Amino acid sequence: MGIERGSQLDRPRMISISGLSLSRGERVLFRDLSLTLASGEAVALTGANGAGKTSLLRAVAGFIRPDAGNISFADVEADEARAKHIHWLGHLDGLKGARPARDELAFQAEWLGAGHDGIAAAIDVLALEPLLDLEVRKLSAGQRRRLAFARLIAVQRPIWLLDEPLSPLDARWREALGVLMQAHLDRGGAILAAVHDPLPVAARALDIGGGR
Ligand SMILES: Nc1ncnc2c1ncn2[C@@H]1O[C@H](COP(=O)(O)OP(=O)(O)OP(=O)(O)O)[C@@H](O)[C@H]1O
Repeated sequence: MGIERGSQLDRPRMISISGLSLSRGERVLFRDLSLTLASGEAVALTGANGAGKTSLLRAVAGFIRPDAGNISFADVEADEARAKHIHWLGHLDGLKGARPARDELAFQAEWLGAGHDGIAAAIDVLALEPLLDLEVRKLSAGQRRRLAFARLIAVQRPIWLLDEPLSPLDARWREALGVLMQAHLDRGGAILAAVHDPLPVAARALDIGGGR
């Protein structure tokens, strides 16, 4: 398995977070968090349930506003980075259950700007062909995660924000996604992932304290 698409990813390839404080409701999740994510690098956010890993990813994606601190992206304003340079893959994958997988993949990937070749590459490397005529709601959790992941392959974006990306996958597909993640890093991409299990690529760990 591999992707031989060869094109260079666009900048920016780095996130800089400084002095970040984040609350949810009445609760302060963390204060004064700093992190730099460089091109070619993966960072694994670890910590207990409720520590704030997903919340940090959501703040980087621009879905929630921090109490204090700064999140910046190399060479480009945050709004543009979030619109054009980030792939977000969360617990809620945004896939519509009633649509055939083929239509849903085409809809999502084309909305992100994928062409036919990108979609075909994603179908190939994620072995989606046998699943494409099934409605999304009929896919198993692992099959559905592969379908959700397909847009990251169909459209190249430099920053991947992943929330427990491997949790429903079996050993074979964890390994396969490790290959795809490594290819992304080798092209100069970056990965920031919330995890309970180790990522299948070399990654720097950042423990988010707290949790309950
Ligand atoms: N919309 C919300 N309103 C209020 N509190 C929230 C909201 N979303 C999350 N929280 C709270 O923020 C805290 C951190 O949640 P978050 O999902 O970031 O944790 P996590 O580290 O990703 O946990 P897990 O390992 O269980 O996925 C939790 O206590 C959670 O209840």
